[in-house]
Amino acid sequence: MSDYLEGLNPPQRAAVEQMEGPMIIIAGAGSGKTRVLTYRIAHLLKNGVDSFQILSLTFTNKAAREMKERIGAVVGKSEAKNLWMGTFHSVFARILRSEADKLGYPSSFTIYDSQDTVRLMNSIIKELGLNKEQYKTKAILGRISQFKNNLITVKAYRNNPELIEADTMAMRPQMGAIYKAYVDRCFKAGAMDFDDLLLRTNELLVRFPDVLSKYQDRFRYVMVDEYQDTNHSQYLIVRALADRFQNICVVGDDSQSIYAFRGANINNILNFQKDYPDVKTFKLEQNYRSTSNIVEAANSLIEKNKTRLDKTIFTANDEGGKIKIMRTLSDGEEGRWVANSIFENAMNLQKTYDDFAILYRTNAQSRAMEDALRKKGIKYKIYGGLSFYQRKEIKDLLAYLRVIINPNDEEALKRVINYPARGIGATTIDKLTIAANHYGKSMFNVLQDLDNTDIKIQGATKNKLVNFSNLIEGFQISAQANNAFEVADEVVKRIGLIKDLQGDGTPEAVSKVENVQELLNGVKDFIEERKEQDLDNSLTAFLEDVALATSQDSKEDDEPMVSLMTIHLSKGLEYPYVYIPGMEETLFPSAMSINTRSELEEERRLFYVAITRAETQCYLSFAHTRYRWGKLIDCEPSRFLEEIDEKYIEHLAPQRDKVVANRFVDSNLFEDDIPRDKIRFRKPVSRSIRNQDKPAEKKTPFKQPQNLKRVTPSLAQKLGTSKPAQKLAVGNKVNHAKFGNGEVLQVEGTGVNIKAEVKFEGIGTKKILLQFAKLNILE
Ligand SMILES: Nc1ncnc2c1ncn2[C@@H]1O[C@H](COP(=O)(O)OP(=O)(O)OP(=O)(O)O)[C@@H](O)[C@H]1O
Ligand SMILES: [Mg+2]
Repeated sequence: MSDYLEGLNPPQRAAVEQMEGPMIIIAGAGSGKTRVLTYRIAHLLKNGVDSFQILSLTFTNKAAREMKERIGAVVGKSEAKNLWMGTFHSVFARILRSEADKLGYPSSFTIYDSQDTVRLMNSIIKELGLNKEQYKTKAILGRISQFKNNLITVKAYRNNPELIEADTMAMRPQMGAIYKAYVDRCFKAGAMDFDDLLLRTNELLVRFPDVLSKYQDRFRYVMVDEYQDTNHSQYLIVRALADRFQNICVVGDDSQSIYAFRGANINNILNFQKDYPDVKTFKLEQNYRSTSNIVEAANSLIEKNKTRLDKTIFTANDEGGKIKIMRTLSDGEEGRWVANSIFENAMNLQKTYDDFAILYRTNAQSRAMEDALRKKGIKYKIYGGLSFYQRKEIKDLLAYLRVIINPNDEEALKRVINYPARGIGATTIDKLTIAANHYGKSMFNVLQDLDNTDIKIQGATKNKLVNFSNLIEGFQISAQANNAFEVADEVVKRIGLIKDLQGDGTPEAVSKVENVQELLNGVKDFIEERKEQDLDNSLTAFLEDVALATSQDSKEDDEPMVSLMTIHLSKGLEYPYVYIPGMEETLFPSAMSINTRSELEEERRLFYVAITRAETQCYLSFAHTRYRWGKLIDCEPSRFLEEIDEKYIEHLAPQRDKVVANRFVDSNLFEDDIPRDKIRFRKPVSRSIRNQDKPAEKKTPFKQPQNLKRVTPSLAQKLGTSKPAQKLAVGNKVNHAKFGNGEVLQVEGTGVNIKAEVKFEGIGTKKILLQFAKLNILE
């Protein structure tokens, strides 16, 4: 028996040892699906499979890196390095790079991100003279994405009267023309959007049987994690690639399918058995991640979904704390409660901030959380928000690099042609665009050949354009001789970027300059790392890495930080402490998802995903009022709160004390003055109407407030001081039950927030929140 298999239970092990043929693992959250994939790859390698012959598709690049690391620990780093492992997009971008010429693309094609596609679509709508209200950019792009994910090309669209009619009915009769213009422009710019990476891969495999054959031969073993969220296009690629050897292993959980809105098709998992009649099915039923309270609570929730595969999930882990529900007056107060709770847990339980995650339904909710965390001095990182690479100064610099590699990249060119300002105005750019369309050339080609182009541009402007095209050509020559870092560094210097950003020396300006420096550091790290691994370290490779960085791939920082992200992004991850704020009707479930059962069930699955990220403790919260769309609105608690079996729930804000708050009291008052558990609310929580899904008799009321009294500032202040802090002074020798003896180095804060910094013998310095820690003064 090889010892690397010892960390598996019998069904996991059986799945790992099943090396050949089609297989599927459908199992609940935290049951070790991803772990099985990881061990299975290690097992294949141990049994002589060539590492180049394994293709493994994951949900994030980060997951791929982690898996590689673990596999590397078993079979050796250099073997693990050869695995084809990553997201669908990154793996297929890599394949497309080497086959691009077959599709008429340059191998240095650009990958357009969502900002690029929005800009391009805006200009297409303008150029076609369409009404912006009628043709909303995002909606049009969403529609095109649907087409592409279902492999509906422009030609197929034009031959499909039903689709045309649907768009005409939706007041978008020009959809076909827009789609064609969009595809043509991307192609001319040598650019692919995210959906193209899949669509073009499909095209490649269908149109070029020899290419298909080559990759079928290469990928003898194909594995897919989170299979429940694959779309049609991904499904077809996987099926085509695995067709020769049929060694395909997919894992997933139908209860965690949460990307239907982006074209994910749960039928891919449900129909797997039909596609591969001799499929072996494995079940994993033990959850290793969470306490039994969390597992049971999540089970009781997901049972409310009618469409789901029958699965059992249990855990041998401790019962743990119940799921805690907190109600607050406002979203601001909710943020402060979350921040305080994280702070207290971290202090009391000696946890670091990376043990905590805040998962929300919408990105907009992060603001209140961020404000509160910042005020408490808690470090945090946001996944998927405006990531480093999306900041303007970074995008501008990256746009230069993109133009150097692919001068046809129109969106990048438009970004930099007049940045830093060089007197090339919007009218000139419009003229260039029109000329490019007219001559069927790229804008850069027009620029290079102004003399032979019939556009009216003044002499002075013309000089500026010539200078600009010379500048870019100069960089291109430099890129042939120098490495990516040298080129990037030269660009920053030549265009005077630092000077332009430095401006008035405000903190924002300083941070922009630092960001540019950081990008240069990033390029340097990149080339060195690649050099070490003997991998492609060209500027093209660097740009691809950046374009495909998934939202969870933000740079790891050494300092522990609280993680903030949408629930959608949290799939597959786990954290000891999870906070899910905003448990309110129309927010979660979202207002857009309560009209049909299937939409509501997807929201419920999303909630299931959120709860099952928690290992030790899960907190839910809702506010009675919240700023949304710039307005203060009244909120009702989410129906989902009532769907979790009451057995597994504890309502915070217990009614021990006679202190009562009323929703009109300034919520700021509560921040430090009243311990949160002493506040009760005047407004009884309404729990009627809603929930068609739920049998009436099972309704469990939220506890009704009693003895309501209006709180006044003076009463609040009294309360704030009603819990006297320990009288500690610097230099005191103290004893702590867990850390032993130590000396007080510093005392800070007021009221319930008094903290002491204590140097414990043999342990080191710890910050202790006196409200909770028992410190006995020795002398
Ligand atoms: N046999 C086992 N022994 C010990 N720990 C295990 C075992 N199986 C899984 N785990 C641990 O349980 C946790 C959950 O495993 P994993 O992430 O693989 O589950 P999953 O099924 O992929 O979950 P999700 O559905 O959320 O993606 C991980 O921390 C993993 O290391
Ligand atoms: Mg997983």
